Amino acid sequence: MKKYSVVIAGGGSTYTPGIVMMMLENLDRFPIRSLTLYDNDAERQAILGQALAIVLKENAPEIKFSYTTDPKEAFTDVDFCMAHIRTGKYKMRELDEKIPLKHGVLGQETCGPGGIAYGIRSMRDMIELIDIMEKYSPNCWMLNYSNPASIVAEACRVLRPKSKVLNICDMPIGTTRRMSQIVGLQPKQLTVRYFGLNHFGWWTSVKDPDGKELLPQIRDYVMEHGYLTQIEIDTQHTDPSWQDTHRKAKDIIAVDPNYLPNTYLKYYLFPDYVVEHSNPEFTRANEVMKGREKNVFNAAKAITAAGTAKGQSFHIDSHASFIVDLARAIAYNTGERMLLIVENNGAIANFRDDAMVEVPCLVGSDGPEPLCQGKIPNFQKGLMEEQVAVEKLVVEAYIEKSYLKMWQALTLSKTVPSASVAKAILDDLIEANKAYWPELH
Ligand SMILES: NC(=O)c1ccc[n+]([C@@H]2O[C@H](COP(=O)([O-])OP(=O)(O)OC[C@H]3O[C@@H](n4cnc5c(N)ncnc54)[C@H](O)[C@@H]3O)[C@@H](O)[C@H]2O)c1
Ligand SMILES: O=P(O)(O)OC[C@H]1O[C@H](O[C@H]2[C@H](O)[C@@H](O)[C@@H](O)O[C@@H]2CO)[C@H](O)[C@@H](O)[C@@H]1O
Ligand SMILES: [Mn+2]
Repeated sequence: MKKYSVVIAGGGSTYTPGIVMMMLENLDRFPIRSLTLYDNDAERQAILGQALAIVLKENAPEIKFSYTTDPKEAFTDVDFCMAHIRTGKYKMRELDEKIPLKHGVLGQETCGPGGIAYGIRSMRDMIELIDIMEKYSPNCWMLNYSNPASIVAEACRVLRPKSKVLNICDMPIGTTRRMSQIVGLQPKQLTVRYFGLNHFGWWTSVKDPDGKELLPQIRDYVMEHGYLTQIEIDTQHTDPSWQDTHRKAKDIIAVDPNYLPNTYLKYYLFPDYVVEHSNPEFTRANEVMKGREKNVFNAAKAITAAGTAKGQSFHIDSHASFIVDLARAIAYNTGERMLLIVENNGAIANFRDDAMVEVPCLVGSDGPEPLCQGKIPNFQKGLMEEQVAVEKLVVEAYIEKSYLKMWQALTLSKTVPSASVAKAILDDLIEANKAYWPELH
């Protein structure tokens, strides 16, 4: 069996240890010969790199492991790049969340003004990363889950249409897992139909292995409990803000009980509720810095100090096994059915062809083959048309360095009440993002 060479871009990410542990668990399904971490923050990455070097030495000494900030070293002779970078790190996420709140508008990592601000930052670095990858390993595939995935995907479509980049989000995977618990099955036993944009979609069918439609049963549950389930799936989702998000799905589904909604619709359908329930002094970025980031980096420091990972290893992010599934689909032409963010081209029959949509695809060694989801109703279509225009305006604004298009994007966002509020937020975002955004004129 061929062994693969993998680089993780954003090596200092809080997700890196969980993903490395998950890959070690799956070496029989996806054998690895070389694993490299790549980041542009040497100090942050080294903390995880030193600990993971110990983990690798103790568990898979045959894998060549290293970490670096040198693009050539990281990307030479690589088959897969798993990308999860965060341009500006949590410091900028905090501003993305707090600046809109100052203006009475919700502050969120990927939705509304925060997502737009993050989009402009991510786009620049993601395109640079793709170019580096293609320079040193032209046959490499990038499996990207850096956010905001919808804007990054649109930027790839426009700026690097031929590049081997697959954009994927784990939210539908996490929610399908909750659905599987609701009906007492394993996630992989469910076959779903789904349409939408990233962080903006709906399940139209969830079937068991015999083809029985489970949507009505899941709907009844969600209308009462949201997606809150009894079994704790992952540590960060025990945080109060995530619990609230899963609970709030019961109000989202009430607006259209025909389909099962993505939890992110909360930000578009109930922005007033989100603002009322936000603390402008302590947002999700603060919760993550105090929680996941602290825990992961403390665990790394403890392993390095002890010189062994025995008895105190990192948690395996078993949920992240979709990354191995995706790499395997490409490597072994498995034809696995997975939700990916792809150019529409008729997959949603009555939606614009050039939109980057999230739909089920069959994935093989040539990449994704989107499955047709048919026509969608007016309510969803109207919401999606507005949001996709926002995402396209952001990419155009970045390319053209256009203040006007950024203002239009913010004005069009369903989360922003008026053009004057949009302008006030934009002016604050420009000031905060000076080091990352192109100068707009
Ligand atoms: N698609 C999904 O469903 C999904 C799920 C979880 C997380 N994410 C995304 O994964 C990313 C990482 O999240 P996190 O919370 O662990 O953030 P994090 O800040 O802990 O990690 C991001 C890392 O990227 C590094 N980085 C920034 N710019 C870089 C560049 N140009 N080149 C190389 N490295 C760079 C940072 O230094 C940092 O170490 C974010 O984009 C997040 O939104 C996506
Ligand atoms: O607020 P954060 O940083 O905890 O999470 C933001 C991300 O949330 C989603 O990913 C979830 C995923 O749905 C869940 O199953 C589990 O793996 O945790 C992830 C992170 O909490 C979302 O899909 C991402 O795009 C967000 O970045
Ligand atoms: Mn996501």
